[in-house]
Amino acid sequence: MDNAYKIKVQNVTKEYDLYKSQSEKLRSFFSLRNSKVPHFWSLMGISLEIKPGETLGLIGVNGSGKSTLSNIISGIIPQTTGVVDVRGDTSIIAIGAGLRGNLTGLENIRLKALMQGLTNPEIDALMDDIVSFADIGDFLYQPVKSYSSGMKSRLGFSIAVHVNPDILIIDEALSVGDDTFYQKCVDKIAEFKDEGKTIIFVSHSLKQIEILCDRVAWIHYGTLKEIGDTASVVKDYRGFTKWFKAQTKKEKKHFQRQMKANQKAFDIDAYQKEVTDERQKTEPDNSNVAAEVKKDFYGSVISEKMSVGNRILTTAVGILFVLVCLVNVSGHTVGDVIQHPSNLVHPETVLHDANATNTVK
Ligand SMILES: Nc1ncnc2c1ncn2[C@@H]1O[C@H](COP(=O)(O)OP(=O)(O)OP(=O)(O)O)[C@@H](O)[C@H]1O
Repeated sequence: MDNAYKIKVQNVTKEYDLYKSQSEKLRSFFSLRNSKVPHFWSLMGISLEIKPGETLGLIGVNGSGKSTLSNIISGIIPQTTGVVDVRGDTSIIAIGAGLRGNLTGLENIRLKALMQGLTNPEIDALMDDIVSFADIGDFLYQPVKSYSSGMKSRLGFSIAVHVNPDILIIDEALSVGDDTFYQKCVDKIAEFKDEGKTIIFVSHSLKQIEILCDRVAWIHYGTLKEIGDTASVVKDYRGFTKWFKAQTKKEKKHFQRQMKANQKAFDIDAYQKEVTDERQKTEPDNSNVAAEVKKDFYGSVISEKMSVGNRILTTAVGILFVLVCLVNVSGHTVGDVIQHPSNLVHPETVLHDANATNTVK
């Protein structure tokens, strides 16, 4: 891997806990034992680089991990392990991504542009262009929750291309627009390419991929199956889909179940060992390989999960907070409550005090 990349993704994984309900999630938080909640690995170790000015297509069957990867690159969700190095500002266009349903189209434009670092005068100067590109008429003044998916896509696309990002991530946003809007978007993407911007283009339309992409990555049930020039990867992917379609219904089900089972059984420690062993082969004199790989895996990751120690501390602080509130409400002093804890749960004492105060008044 050379150094002149715009985006580097190395050994990236993404794990989800498959809780059946919110209460199960809560129970698992307070449990000190390892929970038995099944895990699902949406990404099982993806490494790739995207060069400046390149348009990379992401293809793969439903649920293969394309959106997970593009959301990690755009910083919407964190990876579980691995390095994600993005050199520039990203702007993601997915159907409705980042749009607030309760705000109007106009308010969403301002909010998203402010979040992208634009000032109010800069937004004012851009507003007419954004509005005219989106072309959604009076819906501009309606809450976004009343929009069709095509309208959301129009608004999202228009904002994203006008805030002038270095890196544009387009996730299926062209699939819901009509032909006129589609052509406008394609022209805009071509303009971006001419300006040397980097683009990630996620689509099920192989035709769109062939028109727009310099290279393509095929994501296959959480793994990077192939990456390379558009023609050859698209050809191989078409071969796979043709093979899949030729299977019987039962065979298709079996294949999909097998793939999902692999994603549930994925062992992150075994993967880390595999990466360490591979690297040790190329750097036999480096005695630090294991530590370096560990740092690459977990060094730049903010864990979504709390350690047992942190959970105990959080719970203790929570209990203390509730106790302090109760003491406050009960009207007793801390000393009283320590000597007679039952005072906390005897509201009549409080009532009595309150009545006494009333009488004095
Ligand atoms: N929050 C979540 N909790 C549990 N599993 C999730 C979550 N988000 C995604 N997944 C799972 O991760 C896998 C990858 O999903 P992702 O949306 O990245 O796929 P995709 O390739 O973009 O699919 P599509 O082509 O249908 O848009 C799927 O099996 C999905 O069910």
